[in-house]
Amino acid sequence: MNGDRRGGPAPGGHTPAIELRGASKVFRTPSGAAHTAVRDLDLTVERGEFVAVVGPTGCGKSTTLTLVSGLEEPTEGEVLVGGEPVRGIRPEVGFVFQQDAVFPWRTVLSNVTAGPRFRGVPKAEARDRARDWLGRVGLDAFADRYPHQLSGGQRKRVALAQTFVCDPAILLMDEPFSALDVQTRALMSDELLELWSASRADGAAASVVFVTHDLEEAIALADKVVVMTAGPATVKEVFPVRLPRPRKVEAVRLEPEFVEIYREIWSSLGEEVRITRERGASRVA
Ligand SMILES: Nc1ncnc2c1ncn2[C@@H]1O[C@H](COP(=O)(O)OP(=O)(O)OP(=O)(O)O)[C@@H](O)[C@H]1O
Repeated sequence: MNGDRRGGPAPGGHTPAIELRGASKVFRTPSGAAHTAVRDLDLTVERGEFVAVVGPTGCGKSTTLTLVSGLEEPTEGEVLVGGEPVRGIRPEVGFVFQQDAVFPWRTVLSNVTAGPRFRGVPKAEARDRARDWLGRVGLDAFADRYPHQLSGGQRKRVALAQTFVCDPAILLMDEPFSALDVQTRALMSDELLELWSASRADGAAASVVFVTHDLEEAIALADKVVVMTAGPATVKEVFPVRLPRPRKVEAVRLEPEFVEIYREIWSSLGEEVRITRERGASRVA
């Protein structure tokens, strides 16, 4: 645990994009009891790194993201973004969730323009940037449509354009593709990797934390896969994924190295899934 260090660079001198040091989060339940969702969690995300987080259902993955986002404060420990303690929501952090955060009464273009406008970008420039990102996600022809006139995959592309147009240094993704069918999901994963690899205005890649239940998706996308324990969440093991980039998710799944790493991570994750299931069964019994 690193609870005695306060802010500042990590050992080795450089400043990671995100750091959680001994972070814990205790919620008060409606009955007044204390519920520990995250316990003594240490996690580092380097600049431009793509980190996938997997763990059994309800273990505390989303809570970990809310700590990084500034939506919640840790009960103990530290959460640092760019070496600074997180205090509230920051403009350089972007989110993509399972539910799309689109305004149903606005056109696609207007939805993508909204973020830069809220951040004070002049109207014409905001529209230019929005059009550029709509082009990059393949939706030029859909700029004047309303969200209900789009498919699930197209709405997800709008969500990606909405997020990337704000030039996020940090991207937090909570099961963003889980509501999509399998084929669309694979396509979106490929598109995400392409967009992410040069997502910043200066051509760099954003630092990503991607929460998923799907271990194959995690391995196909990430530079490292973090396995969480059964709740309360803490980091059980971190597995580097050294598959070469650029990757195409459907092709990379067939690589012998992929199968090997899948087996290795599943032997760690599967045990936590089993513990969670057994707890659930004993509660029902
Ligand atoms: N605001 C809150 N108040 C009380 N308990 C909460 C709150 N938010 C989350 N929890 C509890 O904390 C635990 C962790 O929840 P969290 O949503 O982080 O898990 P998760 O791993 O993302 O779950 P899933 O995989 O099912 O999406 C759960 O038991 C949940 O009920």
